[in-house]
Formats: sequence, structure tokens, C-alpha cells
Amino acid sequence: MEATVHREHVDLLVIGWGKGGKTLAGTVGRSGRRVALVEQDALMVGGTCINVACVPTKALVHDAGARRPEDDPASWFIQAVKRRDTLTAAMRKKNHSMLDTVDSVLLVSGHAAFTGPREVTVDQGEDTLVLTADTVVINTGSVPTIPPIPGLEGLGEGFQLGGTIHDSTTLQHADPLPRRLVVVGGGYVGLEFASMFAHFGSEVTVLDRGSRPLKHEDEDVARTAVAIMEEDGVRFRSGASVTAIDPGAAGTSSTAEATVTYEVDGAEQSIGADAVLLALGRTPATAGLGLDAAGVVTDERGFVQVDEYLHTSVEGVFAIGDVKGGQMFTYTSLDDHRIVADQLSGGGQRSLEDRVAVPYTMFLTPPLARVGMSLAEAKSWAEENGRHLSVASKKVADIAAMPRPKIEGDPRGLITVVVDTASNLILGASLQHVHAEEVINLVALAIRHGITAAELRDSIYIHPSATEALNEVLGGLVPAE
Ligand SMILES: Cc1cc2nc3c(=O)[nH]c(=O)nc-3n(C[C@H](O)[C@H](O)[C@H](O)COP(=O)(O)OP(=O)(O)OC[C@H]3O[C@@H](n4cnc5c(N)ncnc54)[C@H](O)[C@@H]3O)c2cc1C
Ligand SMILES: NC(=O)c1ccc[n+]([C@@H]2O[C@H](COP(=O)([O-])OP(=O)(O)OC[C@H]3O[C@@H](n4cnc5c(N)ncnc54)[C@H](O)[C@@H]3O)[C@@H](O)[C@H]2O)c1
Repeated sequence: MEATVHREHVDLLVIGWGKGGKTLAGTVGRSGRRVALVEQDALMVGGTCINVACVPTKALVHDAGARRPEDDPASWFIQAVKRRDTLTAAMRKKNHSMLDTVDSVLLVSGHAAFTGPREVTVDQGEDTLVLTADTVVINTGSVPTIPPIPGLEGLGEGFQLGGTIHDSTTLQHADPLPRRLVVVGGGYVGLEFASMFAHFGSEVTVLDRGSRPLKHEDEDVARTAVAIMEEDGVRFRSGASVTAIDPGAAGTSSTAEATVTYEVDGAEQSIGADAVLLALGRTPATAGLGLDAAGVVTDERGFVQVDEYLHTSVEGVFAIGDVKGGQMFTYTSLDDHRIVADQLSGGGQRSLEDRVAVPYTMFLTPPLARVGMSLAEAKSWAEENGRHLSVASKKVADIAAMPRPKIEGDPRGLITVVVDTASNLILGASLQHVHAEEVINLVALAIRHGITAAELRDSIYIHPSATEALNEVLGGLVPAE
């Protein structure tokens, strides 16, 4: 049969089913304009977050935390993975129908590659679809970084991820639950998985090259989080530079043992594991995307370069989400869509510059949530600007007016809020306690809208909630040392 080339012109072409792109496709499509959205992987409909990242991992974190000591680790894990799979399948279906039901949105399956500045080709077996558009949005996300560690050369050829060597996607389906897990990398993925698998019942060791875990956070914040994880069974090796990984039996057998070799202060050590998680950051998903054919410029790490309005180097081509680098969160990808929507049909004013006090949370047990400056950062800022700081800091267990953590059986953690003394404005906060991922949004809103520490302290909050900690903790503001 002769190959057919189909051509289609649309108002908006979105490459990749990421958070910002799918939202933009829906908004623009519902306004009646013609939209095409291309996704290369049927199991990624809806994007990374709902399929392999935020949602499934937080479902697993939740179920790991619900395991009682008497529950069998292996079967508990199997049940949790089943629930994870059911949840993601339902969300994938819903995501598909949300766009499939919009008449002017064309959903395209296949790998998109630029063949011109605003022209993309999608191979569909025998046929080829050539899409041209007035506006193109690159929303292809990121993939796990696999550095060239000796021993991993055969990855993808001699052996695949998912035997003894894992990334954050394959480890979610580890079979059986690893008895000993070594996590390489102590960032978001590393620590969330370390905490989660320790709760599932694995022996977990985290190897990180940093001088201490959570080195970007204040020392007492990091110390508290690490002590909690250690209490839950996680072991840490800091200053550990991994020099080799032997996947054992080619990494193909789930009964094989891997060996990770690392150096601490020049001394070589090694550790055996049933599973090794590589959690060493994310690389922009631009392989085979043909950015050169479009003239889209990337930075030295391969992220698509954008200005504050998310324009790439090519007119009419935007990049949003992880592929453009910077903060890699689902909610920043969503906010990227607001910037592009404003360019397409708003005042064109919204930009990355408007983005202040973006909170983040590491979903440990209990979660560690942060916004604004750490105390160390605030001290440098105060010194440079001739300001004085006040600090309120209290262990969660000592906060009498916040019984919620005791009700839920986990009164661990620490709350610290840093305030500019003269203006009483909040500069930053670090919250580790149950529901910290919710309370941090309120503190972020206060920072963004100039609500003072006294106003937050004297607000009426639900009892018994986690938010009411602010009544008591902010009552203890003292000048920073
Ligand atoms: C384990 C893990 C846990 C995380 N947890 C959280 C969390 O709790 N909260 C949070 O906010 N963030 C979390 N993140 C980060 C978050 O998942 C990402 O920031 C977010 O999903 C990025 O979305 P995006 O819009 O950039 O695109 P993505 O959702 O990554 O979508 C990109 C899509 O493009 C497709 N694609 C790629 N190339 C092509 C091509 N050439 N043609 C067609 N399709 C293509 C991909 O298949 C993919 O579906 C987590 C990340 C990981 C890895
Ligand atoms: N809760 C959330 O919001 C959440 C959860 C998971 C992931 N994410 C997003 O996904 C991104 C990726 O997460 P991640 O944990 O993979 O990356 P990360 O950047 O958070 O952490 C990577 C860690 O690996 C270490 N590292 C890098 N190369 C190394 C090497 N060669 N040897 C030893 N250590 C090395 C780094 O020092 C760092 O501690 C995050 O930046 C975050 O934006 C968010």
C-alpha cells in the first residue's frame, strides 16, 4: 500500500500531553479555535504527573504510611501498587475524554518531530501527518537523568531498567518489594522514595554527594527531617560519590543482587541491594524532537531557552513545563499555561516575573513544605539590605494549640517562620507536620499579598486543624540571633 501524507493546519499545536499543554488545549479548543495535541505514548495520556509522578507516588506514599507493623510488607505493597494502577488508569481515561469531547481538538497519537519552524511531522505507521500551526507549544516534559556511571553502559541494550536498576517509574512496579533498596541521589525523588519504601518495609540507604542531606534547607530543618527518616529506618551516606554500579546478573533477574560502589573522603566502600534507584535529576525530553529543524535554541543543559513570556527563539513557538527548565512542578507547568493563554488572547502582560513565593513540598511522612527564604537566605538578604529579622520556631510536639498531629498519631516535625521585623511581613517558612502541604499554600498567599505575621497569627482557624499552629507559633516571634 502506498504511504499517504496527510496535512492539517491548526490555530494551536501542543506537543506533549503535559499539565500546561492539556489545559491550554482545552481552553483554546473550547473557544472554538482549531487545536491539535500530539502524545507519543498511549500510557502517558494526561502526562507525567498523573501517570508516573505526582499522583501515583503520592498514592503509594499514602498507602505506605497506612501500613501497620503487623501488616505483611510484600502483600501490602502489592495491594498499594494495584490501587495506584487503578487510580492512574481512571485518571488517564478522564484526561482523554476531557479533550476528546471538545469538537475542535484533534488528538494525535505518535512522536512529533519539527520539520520546520511551525511544522511538525508525526509518523503513524504507513501514514504521515504533517501539522502546521499559527502557534506551537512545546510541552514534552523531562525524563530521568542517567549519568555515565561505570557499570551502567549496558543500560537499554544488555539490560533494561526494572531488573535491579530502577528509575522513579520502574520502581513503582518493583516485583517483589525490594528487601534492600539503595537510593542514589538525595533530592525530591530520592527522599520521597526513601521515606516511602522504608514505610513499606524495605531497608533503605540513601547515597548523596552533598555534604549533608537537604543541604539547601536550614540545618535545623534538615536535621529534623533526617532524624524522622532515620527513626523510620532510612540510612544516609553523605559526601558519597558513586563510582560504579554492578547490576548483577545483567540486572535482568529480580533475584539478582546489585552492588553500588562509592567514595566518601577518598575511601572506597560498597553496598549490596536488591534494587537501586537512580534519582539524579531530570533531563529535558527533546530527543528526536527536531529542535534544530525548527531553529529552537536550547541552553548548555539542553533545556529549551525561553524569555519571561515563554517565547522560544522562534516566533510563534512557546515552551512550557519541565522542558524549559527552572522549577519543575506540575503547578508551575499549569502557571506557564496562564502566561501563554495571556499571550494568545489576553493582555500579554503576565510573565515569569509575576511568579513570587512559589511553595514546594517533599512528600515525606510527615511532609516537609517550604516557601520563600530559608533563615540562612534571609540573613544574607537582611545583611545586604540593612534589615532585622524575627524568627518563630517550634517543634510540632510542643505546640499545645495544634492537636491535629497528635490526633493523627504523628506529632513529629518543626515549624519555622522568618519575618522582616520592621514591616512584619513574612519572608519565608518551613513547615514539617501532617498537612503541611496544605498550610504552606496559606503562608505563600500571605507572602504574595502582603498579609503580616500578626494578621496570620490573629486569624480564626478551624479547630482541630494543622493551620491553627500559626496562632501559637507566630506568637513566639523573637529577634533572630
Ligand atoms: C517521581 C516524581 C514525582 C513527582 N511529584 C511531584 C509532585 O508531587 N508535585 C509536583 O508538582 N510535581 C511533581 N513532580 C514533577 C512533575 O511531575 C513535573 O514537573 C510535571 O509532570 C511536568 O509536566 P510538563 O507539563 O512539563 O509535561 P509532562 O507531564 O511531562 O508531559 C510531557 C508529555 O510529552 C510527551 N512527549 C514527549 N516528547 C514527545 C514528542 N516528541 N511527541 C509527542 N509527545 C511527546 C510525553 O510522553 C509526556 O506525556 C514529580 C516528578 C517525578 C519524576
Ligand atoms: N514533591 C514534588 O513536588 C516533587 C517530587 C518529585 C520530583 N519533583 C520534581 O522532579 C525534579 C527531579 O527530581 P530529582 O530528585 O530527580 O532531582 P533533584 O534535582 O531534586 O535531586 C537530584 C539529586 O541528585 C544529586 N546528584 C545529581 N547528580 C549526581 C551524581 N552524579 N552523583 C551523586 N549525586 C548526584 C544532586 O545533588 C541532588 O541531590 C525535581 O527537581 C522536582 O522539581 C517534585
